[in-house]
Amino acid sequence: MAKFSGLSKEVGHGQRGKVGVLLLNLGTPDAPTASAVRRYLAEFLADPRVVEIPKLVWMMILHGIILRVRPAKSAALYQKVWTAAGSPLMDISLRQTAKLADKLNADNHDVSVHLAMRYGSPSVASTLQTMHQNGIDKIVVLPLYPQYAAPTTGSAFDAIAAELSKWRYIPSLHFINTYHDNADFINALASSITADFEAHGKPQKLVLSYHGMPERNLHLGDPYYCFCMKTTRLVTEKLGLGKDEFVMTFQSRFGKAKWLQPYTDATLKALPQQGVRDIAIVCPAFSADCLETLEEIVGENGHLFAEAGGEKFRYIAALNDDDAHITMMANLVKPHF
Ligand SMILES: C=CC1=C(C)c2cc3[nH]c(cc4nc(cc5[nH]c(cc1n2)c(C)c5CCC(=O)O)C(CCC(=O)O)=C4C)c(C)c3C=C
Ligand SMILES: [Fe+2]
Ligand SMILES: [Fe+2]
Repeated sequence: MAKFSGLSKEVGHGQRGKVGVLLLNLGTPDAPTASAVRRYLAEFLADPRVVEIPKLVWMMILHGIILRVRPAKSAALYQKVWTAAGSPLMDISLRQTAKLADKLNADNHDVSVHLAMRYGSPSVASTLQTMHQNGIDKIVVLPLYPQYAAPTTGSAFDAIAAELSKWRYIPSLHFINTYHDNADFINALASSITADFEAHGKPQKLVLSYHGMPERNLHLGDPYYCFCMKTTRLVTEKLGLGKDEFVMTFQSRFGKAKWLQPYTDATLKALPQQGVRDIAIVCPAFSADCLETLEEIVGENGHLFAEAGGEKFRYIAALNDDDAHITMMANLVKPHF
């Protein structure tokens, strides 16, 4: 494609180009079917940032076992959360994109906001190409992962770099790598928890469940665990919770290796035996509700807690397209225009 032929016309040498915000999230299958989930998982799980074991061994396991078994199982779970608007992650991400554009334009910023998904569509490459075709010469990238992790944020950067490595003219670029301790983020999270407590009463314990990661990644220097700890500390301090009023856990374990602990499912099974039968659970690593929150937490873990003797279980929704979340995004990107 004639990607660079119109550069001087679109951007103008010596002339200031347009600003574009690029929101990035993980991505989701196109449909809740085994074949669509297989396509999605094949791309996701082949990413060396996600599974860090020798490539040849992993490709044999991935194609020989996992992609034969998991797609049908995962598709059945996706069917439980799929709505008329499609996958919740996609639906919410599109609403976040539109609302952020409205917010920035209402604040008199002449910027466009674009959405890319790391796996599936809209791809990072196609979105960057569209931004280029629209004359955007300055890009502010906001990966919607509050806590930096190499498998998520690092991989988002790789995808951007892979596309830009094919371009002759590299636009001005700002990459926001983490916002786990950003004041707007902490306040938005604390407000959503307070609203739940006010509506339904303060639970015996607040469970803060983060997406897991192999423990090995922590020892190799990934800051994700420490960033989750900091989010937890800041939010619980803001809420004035004592040490025995909350617990931080990790969910969504994949494979047989040891992942970050304590595990969410084991914790929820154990809590009723410790006399804790009334909990609220929040997932601060997810900027949008998705399979991992709506099915794994509300469905599977809610069930485990009830089976173990739990009586009250409330899930506090992700920040999604809440005004406070959109304001947080605007405040994160604006200083880089
Ligand atoms: C295989 C290793 C995985 C690592 C490491 C990992 C890290 C990680 N993931 C998120 C956010 C999301 N993950 C989601 C789904 C999902 N995650 C994995 C595996 C790893 N994640 C798999 C195999 C899946 C697919 C679902 C399944 O088949 O079980 C999602 C939801 C996607 C959706 O369509 O709704 C999100 C979001 C974070 C923040 C993270 C950080 C370390
Ligand atoms: Fe994941
Ligand atoms: Fe899961």
